[in-house]
Parts: sequence; structure tokens; C-alpha cells
Amino acid sequence: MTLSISPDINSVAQLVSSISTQQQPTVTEAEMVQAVRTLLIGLGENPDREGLKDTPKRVVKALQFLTKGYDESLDELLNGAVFKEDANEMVLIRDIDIFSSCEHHILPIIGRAHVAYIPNGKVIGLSKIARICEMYARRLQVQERLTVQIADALQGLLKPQGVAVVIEATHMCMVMRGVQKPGSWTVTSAMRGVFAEDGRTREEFMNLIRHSANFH
Ligand SMILES: Nc1nc2c(ncn2[C@@H]2O[C@H](COP(=O)(O)OP(=O)(O)OP(=O)(O)O)[C@@H](O)[C@H]2O)c(=O)[nH]1
Ligand SMILES: [Zn+2]
Repeated sequence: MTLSISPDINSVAQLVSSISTQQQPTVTEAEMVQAVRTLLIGLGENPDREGLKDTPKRVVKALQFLTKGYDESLDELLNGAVFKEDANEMVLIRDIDIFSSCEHHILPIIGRAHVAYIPNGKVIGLSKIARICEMYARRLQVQERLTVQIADALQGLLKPQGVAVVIEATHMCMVMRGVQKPGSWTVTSAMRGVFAEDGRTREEFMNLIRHSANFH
């Protein structure tokens, strides 16, 4: 059986131009499915064989899930859960699972985020901190930008005394391919306000993320 690939060069050019002019690209689900089918053929596979029949559809659905953060906004996820509160001590959420995708290879970035802030008249619903991490992680990312986006979102929402974000993650593009270094971890941090200015506050945060929780 001969399987042919016939990309429509004009529509690809239009798509690229719409992306570069910041318009919302108009690509149908069927075109996305077709693109995955084309990839499978390029890889030497037969997309019509039993096991692969629904794979293009599944891949599109999976990629849409892994990048669903593009369709979410801070306003929506917050749902008003910012409260006036006279609290002045550090709030830390540790070990927030991160499943992101690197923008260079669209391969998984798997790790944990630790997020702290020191309030200044306002606190945020705790789950919303994890939701903010989730929204930015579910996009094509580099770890540095993910870290900064989480810190800046909290800084903007709460105008706290400071925000600290540390992400520890392993990149499948460095593990399964390329340089192939399983066991390597990348640690990134973004410090705002007192965490950037005051070494002791930063040290307190770093100590808190180092110790293991005693209920584990
Ligand atoms: N700074 C940064 N780099 C990343 C991240 N994820 C992947 N990369 C790197 O992006 C780079 C892309 O480099 P290229 O040389 O263009 O791509 P490549 O030939 O696939 O590179 P290798 O992975 O070295 O095989 C690689 O060094 C990746 O390790 C990230 O979150 N942050
Ligand atoms: Zn990568």
C-alpha cells in the first residue's frame, strides 16, 4: 500500500503568518488529526493499521489536555478566592506536582514546585496557588519562564511582601533522547520582594523546602 503525504503549502503558510501576527490561528480538529497522521506516515508507520487507527485523534486530545493552560485565565481560576487577612508570616506550599511540556521538543518536564509568599493584607485560597502552577505548566514552556510566571502572577495578585518559587524538574528531552542524562535535575528559582532583598528570609524558605514533612 502506498501512503502519500500532501501538505497544503498555502494553508501552512497562512497558518504560520496568522501565528506571527498574533491572531488566533484557525485550525480545525480534523486538520490537527491529519497532521498527526502525516507524522505517523513520516515515521514509517501505517496509520490505518488496527492499533493506530484512532491514534491521531488520541494524540490531538492528549496534546490539547497538556496545553489546556492556554485557555485558562487567572481571573477564572481564582474565582474570587483572595481574602483580606492581617497575616504577616510566610505561607509555603511545597511539593506541588508539575507536569509541563518543553517548548523545544514537546516532551514532558516532570517535577515539583515550592511556592511561598509573605502576605501584606491579603491571602489567597491555598488551592489557587496549585491551580496557578497548573495553568502555566499546561503550556509549552521552558522551566525558567514557568518559574517566573508563577512568581509574577502571585506578586501581581496579592502585592505581598514577597514571593519565592523554586521548581525542581527533570526534562525528558534530556533523559530519553539527546544528551540522555537520566537522574539530572534542573532547579530554577524566582524571588520577589523580601525574598530577593533579605538573605535571612530566603534562607528560611530554603530550609523549609529542604526538610521532609514528618507525616510522610
Ligand atoms: N533553558 C532551558 N532549556 C531547555 C529547557 N527544556 C529544554 N531545553 C534545552 O533546549 C535546547 C535546545 O537546543 P538545540 O540544540 O536547538 O536542540 P537539540 O539539538 O534537540 O539539543 P539537544 O537536546 O542537546 O540534543 C537543549 O539544550 C535543551 O536541553 C528549559 O526548560 N530551559
Ligand atoms: Zn526539550
